[in-house]
Amino acid sequence: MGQDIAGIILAGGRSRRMGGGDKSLLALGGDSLLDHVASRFAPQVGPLALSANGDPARFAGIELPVLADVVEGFAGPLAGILTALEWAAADTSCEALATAAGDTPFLPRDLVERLVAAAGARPGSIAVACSGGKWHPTFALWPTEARAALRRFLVDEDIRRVSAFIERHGFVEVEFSLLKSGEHEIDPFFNINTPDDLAAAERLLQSIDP
Ligand SMILES: Nc1nc2c(ncn2[C@@H]2O[C@H](COP(=O)(O)OP(=O)(O)OP(=O)(O)O)[C@@H](O)[C@H]2O)c(=O)[nH]1
Repeated sequence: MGQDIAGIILAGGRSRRMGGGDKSLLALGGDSLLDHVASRFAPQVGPLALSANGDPARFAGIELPVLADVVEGFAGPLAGILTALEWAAADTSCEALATAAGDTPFLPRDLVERLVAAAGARPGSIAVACSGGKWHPTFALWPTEARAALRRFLVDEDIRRVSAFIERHGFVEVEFSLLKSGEHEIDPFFNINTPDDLAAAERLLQSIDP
């Protein structure tokens, strides 16, 4: 599925709320967070890479190409997205890139399929995932032709907000349902920012296979 769509897992942040380091390498249920994300996301795309700053050796156990941000200084997820769009255009034959954050272990298994369908109805636009009426701008489908405009936005204008670029470019929203777990509802875009979030994800993992 999605062989003509390139994919990137964003794992280049500083994880300050987690106390630093690489939160995507933290263990969840015996595997790394990144393993959880990759096992859901990899089957949905063709060429897949990991977006990460710093020494790629720490991801040596992960069999993915590691792309260092083309913009220095931890410019945020938009820097990873720009890097990945330039990689997709230069090194793959894909005309679109799907993005996923490496701290979101329960991401939808039909994420890319639904983003592609929505983008098809509005060619050239960015398809962005939502749940519960809230945007998840790091979960989106981006046309590679947006890369020049994104470079100008991030480098020349120095604007870092992902949602600001999506709004400027033009977008279509794709709403994803909350997952049921007994009496509870779980957001498939629940992401791990703090040690408490990680503990909550451990509990969710015991109770559901969302
Ligand atoms: N490539 C790249 N990815 C980033 C960067 N900053 C954040 N990300 C990724 O974007 C996603 C959302 O990041 P956040 O959780 O908001 O930021 P974070 O730096 O990881 O964590 P905090 O420092 O606690 O805010 C995560 O998957 C991060 O790894 C960056 O500068 N470059």
